[in-house]
Amino acid sequence: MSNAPRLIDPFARAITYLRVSVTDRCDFRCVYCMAEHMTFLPKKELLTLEELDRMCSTFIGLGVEKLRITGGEPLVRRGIMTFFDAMSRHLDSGALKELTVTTNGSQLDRFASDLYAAGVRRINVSLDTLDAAKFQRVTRWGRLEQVLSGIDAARNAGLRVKINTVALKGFNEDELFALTEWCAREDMDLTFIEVMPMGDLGNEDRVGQYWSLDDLRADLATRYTLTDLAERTGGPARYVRLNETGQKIGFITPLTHNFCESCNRVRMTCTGDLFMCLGQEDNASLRDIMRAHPEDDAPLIRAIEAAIARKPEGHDFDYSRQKPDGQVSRHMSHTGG
Ligand SMILES: Nc1nc2c(ncn2[C@@H]2O[C@H](COP(=O)(O)OP(=O)(O)OP(=O)(O)O)[C@@H](O)[C@H]2O)c(=O)[nH]1
Ligand SMILES: C[S@@+](CC[C@H](N)C(=O)[O-])C[C@H]1O[C@@H](n2cnc3c(N)ncnc32)[C@H](O)[C@@H]1O
Ligand code: SF4
Ligand code: SF4
Repeated sequence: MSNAPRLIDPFARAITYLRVSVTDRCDFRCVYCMAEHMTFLPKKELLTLEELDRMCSTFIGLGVEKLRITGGEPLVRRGIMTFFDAMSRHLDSGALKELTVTTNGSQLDRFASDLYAAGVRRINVSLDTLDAAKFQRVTRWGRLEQVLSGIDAARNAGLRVKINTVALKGFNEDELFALTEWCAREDMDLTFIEVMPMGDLGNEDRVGQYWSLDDLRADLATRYTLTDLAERTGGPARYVRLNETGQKIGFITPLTHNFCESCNRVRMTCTGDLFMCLGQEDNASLRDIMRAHPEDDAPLIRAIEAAIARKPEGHDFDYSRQKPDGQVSRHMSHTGG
């Protein structure tokens, strides 16, 4: 049984998609996402697994149909499979249509079968290069081999894998066709993401590393015939089919083609802060309200509804100046992308 959406924002958009960051920690330090030396939150600040369950279940009761678990790296949170198992009851009841995860892939060898058993069917794995040395450079602490092995484990467990690649000028421009051909061969969807100006990363050159997906698309069109597809997955990606290989390529273009008019999502951090927009700072703290009313969800529901009533129309990212305006000071790992 599915719930009618009860969360409607001021622009008449129904909020049916919740992205939950279950930890701010990560075993990688991707250069566009984190500084090398990060200070992470003390454990007592985090929602417990039971609190995450209560929070997500409340959103599902309010019409959320899609739950994406992210982080930091979601699969490094201790005991996280207990939470996935708990969420599977909402899949069984039909209230939740999709339970999914965005991961760097490092822990999939260990967890792929458990994810499948909990009802996860599609996962997104972030991978920016197929070159081991470059992989280490961009993730600082990651090993390509471990991620490729994790992807194999996921596919063997029956999970459909989509690869997410952040388009980085001067870094993976030369691998456009290698990545595309690898995904075609392995029958995996591929989505490119424009790098967004989030978090203070010291000397990272935001403007210099920005590779517009309009340019990337033009490069793809030198080798393939592209057909625009109308389909949507409930996420922000727009898709094309490459006629020669039949594969689907997604583009997430918050900068060049804003997709905010059809936004259906909000994000919750591991401390229970609800961000109404990835590209804005406004948030509502739900944790303390929930903790103050252990037996009664009504105050939490009122707080969620009040937060949705202030959801903005869109973000203010802008690369057209040397220092991007709309720079959001929190790191991407805080809200999980
Ligand atoms: N600006 C903006 N970027 C987003 C939004 N949602 C996702 N992204 C970006 O897209 C990246 C990939 O998102 P994923 O977690 O893989 O999810 P997705 O591609 O939306 O996947 P589906 O839900 O399956 O379509 C995120 O890390 C963000 O960088 C959004 O609402 N606004
Ligand atoms: C923050 S990570 C969290 C989940 C997991 N650790 C992973 O890497 O998939 C989610 C996504 O955000 C993307 N991301 C991180 N920083 C970004 C930035 N500044 N601009 C665009 N995408 C970014 C990553 O590439 C990844 O696909
Ligand atoms: S993008 Fe994902 S894997 Fe990379 S540092 Fe951020 S949270 Fe970790
Ligand atoms: S930038 Fe904000 S309004 Fe636009 S799609 Fe993302 S979350 Fe929605």
